Amino acid sequence: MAARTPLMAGNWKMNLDHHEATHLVQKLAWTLKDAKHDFAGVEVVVCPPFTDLRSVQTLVDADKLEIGYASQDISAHEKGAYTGEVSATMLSKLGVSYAVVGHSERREHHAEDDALVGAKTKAALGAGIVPIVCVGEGLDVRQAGEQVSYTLAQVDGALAGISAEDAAKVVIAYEPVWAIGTGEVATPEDAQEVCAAIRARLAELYSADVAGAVRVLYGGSVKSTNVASIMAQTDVDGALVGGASLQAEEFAAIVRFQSHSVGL
Ligand SMILES: O=C(CO)COP(=O)(O)O
Repeated sequence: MAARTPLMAGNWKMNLDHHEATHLVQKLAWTLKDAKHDFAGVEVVVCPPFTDLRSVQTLVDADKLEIGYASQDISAHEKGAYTGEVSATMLSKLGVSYAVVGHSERREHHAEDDALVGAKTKAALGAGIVPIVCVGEGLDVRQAGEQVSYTLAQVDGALAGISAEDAAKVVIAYEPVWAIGTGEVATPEDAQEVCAAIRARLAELYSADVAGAVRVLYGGSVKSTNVASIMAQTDVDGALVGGASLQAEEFAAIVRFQSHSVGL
């Protein structure tokens, strides 16, 4: 089975206007260009706010940058009277290749449940956009030792009714809520435990081939100083990075994780 391509995605959240976005993408491209051999085979994606996507697209197209871009959300609806929503077709027309779906901040502040996350996952796949489905437990669940069953229930919800062919395209990001923006990173063993359980669930729900194809990312306080030890885990195929993705040099250092020695 072909090795999974590592994916490093920077989730900017609600930061950076389109001028700042342009600046960051240019700086990131410039920084990465200098060190291309250091991240050969790593896929780099940024997830700007909706208002920045067109500017990022223009830059990427004009300079043929090897940086993909994702939306941070996607509508579950195709089109019509859904004020404020942005459809999968609109995003696909903009060259968006990934969409973050079911981020814990949307689950918490916008009451997104598993059914809605599943509908958004389907909408993305229907338009040829790869959903990055976010799952992960809060502190109370972790303290109760129920992180695996809790997270797997979210995986089941997001993938309900999705064919094996489509499931093989999905990216799943394990983001324990207690590690997001707190500086408290999961240990590599914690990340591996849940990422391995997610892969095992994919094998149960679908097949070993689907489980082997899906990339499972870790997210939560990833930095250049901790990325190598997390990436060294068998079932971690990349990172979904928040705060550290807002600094071009720091994000570029994360992308070049293979050049850091493990255990920093
Ligand atoms: O939520 C995250 C990425 O989606 C993680 O955020 P931080 O890297 O800032 O902890």
